[in-house]
Amino acid sequence: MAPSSNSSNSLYEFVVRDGNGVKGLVDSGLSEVPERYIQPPEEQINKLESSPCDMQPIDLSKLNGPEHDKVVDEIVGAAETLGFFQVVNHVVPVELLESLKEAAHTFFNLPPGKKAVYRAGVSPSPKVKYGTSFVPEKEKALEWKDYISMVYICDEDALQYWPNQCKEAALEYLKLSSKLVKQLVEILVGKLGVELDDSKIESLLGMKMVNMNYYPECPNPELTVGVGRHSDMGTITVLLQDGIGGLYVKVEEDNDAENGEWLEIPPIPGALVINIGDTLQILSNGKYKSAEHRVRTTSTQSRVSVPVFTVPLASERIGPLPEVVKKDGLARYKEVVWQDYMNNFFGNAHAGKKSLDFVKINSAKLE
Ligand SMILES: O=C(O)CCC(=O)C(=O)O
Ligand SMILES: [Fe+2]
Repeated sequence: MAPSSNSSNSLYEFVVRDGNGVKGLVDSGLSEVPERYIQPPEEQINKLESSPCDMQPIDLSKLNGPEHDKVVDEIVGAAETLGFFQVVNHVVPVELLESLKEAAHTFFNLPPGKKAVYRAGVSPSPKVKYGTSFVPEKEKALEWKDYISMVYICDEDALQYWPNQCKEAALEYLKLSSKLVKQLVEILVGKLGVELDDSKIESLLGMKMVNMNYYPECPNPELTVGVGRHSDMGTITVLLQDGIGGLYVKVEEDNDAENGEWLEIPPIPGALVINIGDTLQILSNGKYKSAEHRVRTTSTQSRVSVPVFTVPLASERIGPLPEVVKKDGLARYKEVVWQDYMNNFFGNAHAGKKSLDFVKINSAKLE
């Protein structure tokens, strides 16, 4: 039953606690967004104030030919500037991308009770979690998004606990994306002039998680956000978006991180979106940019996206690589045990690139 009164408490209980999600709210019939979803004006997304990102997708098949160095430069250049780029001719078959989008719709179209069994605390596995918004208990305004997240332990675990509607596609995608991430990280770390042995790389890429995000159609997209401004905490995120659009990235300005322009990452059939996360910004001592991004909703159609997050092992100590600090003459971030960084990340609502403040040194001087 949808909340009968308009009280914020009953809405919260219906959407968050009982696991109906935003989808349940929309399905109960809704002509305008409830108060609890209205963002403060500075967080609302005005479509007219951004332009499409015109960066051409990077053709990864060319890494194996005479244009190898040029492609490496394109990857490094994008990581140093926007922190976002798209890739085509990658390892993930286009048919698998189509199956993933379908699987996401199939899962979120299940009756609420079938999804709610995966809520935190009742889910058959602590590695599988269905939820809504980001950290609802910390947010003044909730995000217009439901999600299921699946942390990879091993194939048997995935096939036993991940939802039937999406487990095969999600597992295959996670494995292929992991190859892509490793290849990109090796290129980016290599260009820092650092050689990391295989076990160090494996620890930096030690935890992998695939999410399916579902943004139901929204009666007032101009008042809400699908996902608020944030950066991802990991090394590199591989993201599949569908054809709806609405993913925006902020262009960092050297002296004014607060006021950069927003670019929309246009959907390109068959492409994957790649974005640099906080881990790589820290490791590179700020050379690679963890991209601030956010998602707008639309009034006409639901949107799905499927990110694969790759983050260091919880026990790993993460800080700027010593060779880079030596070259730069100073460390811009302090070293942190990755579990502490994650606790801070998931303990706060999305707030742009604030997550990096946790490790920043001399924050006044840096963006
Ligand atoms: O839906 C999208 O396009 C992006 C989602 C996102 O930024 C995230 O899940 O971290
Ligand atoms: Fe993100």
